[in-house]
Amino acid sequence: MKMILRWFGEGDDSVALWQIRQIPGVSGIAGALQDIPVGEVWPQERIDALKSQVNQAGLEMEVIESVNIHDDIKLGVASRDQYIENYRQTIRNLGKAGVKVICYNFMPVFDWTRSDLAKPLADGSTVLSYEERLIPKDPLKMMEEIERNANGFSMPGWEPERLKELKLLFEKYAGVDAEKLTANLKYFLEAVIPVCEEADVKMAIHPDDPAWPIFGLPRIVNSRENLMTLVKLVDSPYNGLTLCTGSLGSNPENNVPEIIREFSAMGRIHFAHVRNIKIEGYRNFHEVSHLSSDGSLDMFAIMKALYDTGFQGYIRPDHGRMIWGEKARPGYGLYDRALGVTYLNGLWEALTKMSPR
Ligand SMILES: O=C(O)[C@@H](O)[C@@H](O)[C@H](O)[C@H](O)CO
Ligand SMILES: [Fe+2]
Repeated sequence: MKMILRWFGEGDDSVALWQIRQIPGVSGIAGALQDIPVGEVWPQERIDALKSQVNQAGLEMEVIESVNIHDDIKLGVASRDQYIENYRQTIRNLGKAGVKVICYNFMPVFDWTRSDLAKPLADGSTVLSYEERLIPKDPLKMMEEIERNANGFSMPGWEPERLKELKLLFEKYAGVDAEKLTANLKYFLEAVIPVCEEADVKMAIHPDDPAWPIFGLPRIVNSRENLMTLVKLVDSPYNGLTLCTGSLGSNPENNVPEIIREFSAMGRIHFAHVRNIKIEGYRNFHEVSHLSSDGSLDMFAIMKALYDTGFQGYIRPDHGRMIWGEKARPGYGLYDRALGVTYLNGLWEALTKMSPR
């Protein structure tokens, strides 16, 4: 297991590399070039410059989160071929820089969705929350609220240039159901996985967050069943998962430790996002500290499922609370994620010493 932290890049993150370096047991970051428009090739020199900056801080950059997928690929329209070609080139370029895993998602239009980016908890911290009844009926309105509450940071997956055309995008998705979306994912994977095998870069799809369809858009990565369909679309170890406990766990019907055991034993989990959430009711949850007793997920059972199945991939804590007066991108402050790292590393050490391999 390698413990890492997500880092958005100089000027786009309130957290600095030297600070990440001081969290015990963190070997690297999940990096990104946030400014490159979705669909374009990531230039080799930009990737190399980022890598050397990270390496100079004493950290590794073996994971990228995310190389986002252009909606034309998800829609399955003719222009997808050029975007797929670009993606293949980005994979090659990342491979040359020693990147081992690319995290991505296949959610139409939106990445994650929340009704509140700063819900106050009893301890005075704030967290991201999702309450279905508070989600505006109009997606544009939700987008504006997310932008307004993001403390001036761009939120990952909510690229303004793409979301400008929201209405048009929704119209285009009218004819795309779950079946079509799955076929479009297969088409994409069939084109990129051979390149991944050559470049030794693993694809790791992130589940839908939350784990159900929103705004009538299809979603296909949110249960044990459709994860199984997905890994079989192209049966290669390079076609794998980012196992996000908070995303899958938002639906209490998903038994997260069991899902981990199954897919980790198959060698298909390359990256794990480990965080806790508190489920308050039907389609109503908020984020919490990583501690098991603060939320609805059993973090010991989750780490044990990874440990018992010989997990060799990367782990990062996921969103943290905003604590100690920190001002940062919602979910991505330093303090609570650092606490999360330390807690997860503590569980891992206990597992290692209880049953050495
Ligand atoms: O919720 C988050 O902040 C992340 O887990 C996602 O944005 C994740 O990076 C993407 O879905 C992966 O493409
Ligand atoms: Fe995640």
